[in-house]
Amino acid sequence: MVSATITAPIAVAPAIRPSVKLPAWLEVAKPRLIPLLLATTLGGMALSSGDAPAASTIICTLVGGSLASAAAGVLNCLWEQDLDGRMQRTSRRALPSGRLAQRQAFALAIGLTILSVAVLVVGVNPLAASLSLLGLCSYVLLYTALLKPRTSQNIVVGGVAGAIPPLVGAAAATGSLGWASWWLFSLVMLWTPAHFWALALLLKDDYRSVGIPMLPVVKGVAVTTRAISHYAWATVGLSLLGIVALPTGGLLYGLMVLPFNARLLQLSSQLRSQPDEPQRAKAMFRWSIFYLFGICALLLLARLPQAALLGPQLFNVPFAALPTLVG
Ligand code: HEM
Ligand SMILES: CC(C)=CCC/C(C)=C/CC/C(C)=C/COP(=O)(O)OP(=O)(O)O
Repeated sequence: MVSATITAPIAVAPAIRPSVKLPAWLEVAKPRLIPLLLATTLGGMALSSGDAPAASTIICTLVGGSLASAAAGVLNCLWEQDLDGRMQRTSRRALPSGRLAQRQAFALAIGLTILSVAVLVVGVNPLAASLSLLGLCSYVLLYTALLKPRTSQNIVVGGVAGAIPPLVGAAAATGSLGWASWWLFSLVMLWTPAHFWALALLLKDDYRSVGIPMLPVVKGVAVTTRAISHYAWATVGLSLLGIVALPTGGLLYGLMVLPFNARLLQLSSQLRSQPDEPQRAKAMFRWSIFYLFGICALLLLARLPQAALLGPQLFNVPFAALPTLVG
């Protein structure tokens, strides 16, 4: 996970988060990513009109999604164990450090994958299971194996992996993918570059040392912070569409998303004005996580009956009435 200190060009960057030692089999599953991936899954559910899914469906979706994300994390660690062993931030991970054998990790990944598909097929529906498998494959094959080592735009396209959980949530709730779920998919896609490139600014020497063409390595910090700012503005702009994507409570969401957006733009502007300041990059990275949690929390809050009391659904764009894209 993010190590206790990240080496920045001029000083050792303060800890993003104190590193807590996890058991090797758990560490390779990258568990710290799962809560936010599940939050976006619930966000996808919240965008579906009608009543909330049955508790059993919600539980199976979250358990199946966690197992799939864990399997994806283990496969990513297996694929990158040599690379991880050569990078300062990841060299102490379970596989490069020998605390976990390849065979054990591979068996764990296969078991988690099979279990995730079984839970989602039996407890939810085949569309949710297929999408979850697609997310796993796009993270491991599209991002990790194909794009990450080849292009500075790796996470712009590879971000599709992390944008799939909202589709899994929508599929679990309605058995189909309405336009609103594709809105949250697109929002996570646009959110990802600002999220990761802020971190990549802190890690650029590490990535340069192993030849990974992350944007700060290939194009420098000024281009990267400008790109982060552009993606932050695009994220803010698209986030406002949630007002009409929500079947109810859009007005409450629209009001409460404003401070989250203001802070995202403030931090991206500060980072752009001080591109070499590690604290600015760290603040942007950390806020990107709180921001996406916030968006998902607001989507769920907007679906509470009380939220509808704030006023009629704005513009009344019947997203739900639009033809579904899948399912
Ligand atoms: C291809 C897209 C993405 C890339 C390249 C990326 C990259 C990273 C990296 C390198 C870290 C530090 C991990 C570590 O050192 O342990 C990180 C942390 C994190 N990422 Fe992303 N990320 C992506 C998408 C996402 C998505 C879609 C989510 C959730 C919806 C997410 C949530 C998080 C969280 C919660 C952390 C903090 C984990 C911790 O505290 O260790 N990321 N990300
Ligand atoms: C539905 C489903 C299962 C979707 C999968 C979503 C998923 C696991 C996204 C992970 C995104 C992420 C944190 C990538 C970092 O990989 P990295 O290799 O750049 O990070 P590292 O350098 O820390 O290993």
